[in-house]
Amino acid sequence: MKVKIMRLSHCYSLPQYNHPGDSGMDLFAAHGVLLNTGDVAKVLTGICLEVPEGYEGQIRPRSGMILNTHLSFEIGTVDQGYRGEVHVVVRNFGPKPYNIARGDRIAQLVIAPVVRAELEEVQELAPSQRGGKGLGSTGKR
Ligand SMILES: O=c1ccn([C@H]2C[C@H](O)[C@@H](COP(=O)(O)OP(=O)(O)OP(=O)(O)O)O2)c(=O)[nH]1
Repeated sequence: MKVKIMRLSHCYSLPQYNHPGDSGMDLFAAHGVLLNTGDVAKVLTGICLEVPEGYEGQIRPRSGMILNTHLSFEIGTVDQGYRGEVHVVVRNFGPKPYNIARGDRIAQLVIAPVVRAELEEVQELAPSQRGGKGLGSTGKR
């Protein structure tokens, strides 16, 4: 499927799939940013997208970054109609400052189908085996 992409002048690289079969394309930081402990920042990617109707862009963390740093990369949605610059929200939970450099692969972009639901308000829902149980109700094993 074709997705139109526009490169802004400060873009480091267009998103890239690393391996055949990957669902996500790596997103590159378009600028450096120093995150002190507790800081949250919006890291720009230098790209704008035209996501086709019926789809969305999902911004997801790269698991390697989560394992190897104390950074938390927030999940985000690139709405079908959004034409602004794609960014990634990052928070430093670590005890030390962390430097993101221009060109670092900070997150991944997945293009995925979206179902637009039509909500039907009712007074009662059909019973189910799970019912309202959640939050670990099935135990560990
Ligand atoms: O991680 C993210 C999250 C959002 N966006 C862009 C695309 C998205 O379509 C737009 C708006 O995001 P969202 O709807 O999550 O923001 P909001 O806080 O609900 O703002 P709004 O009131 O503009 O919808 O910002 C990103 O580039 N990266």
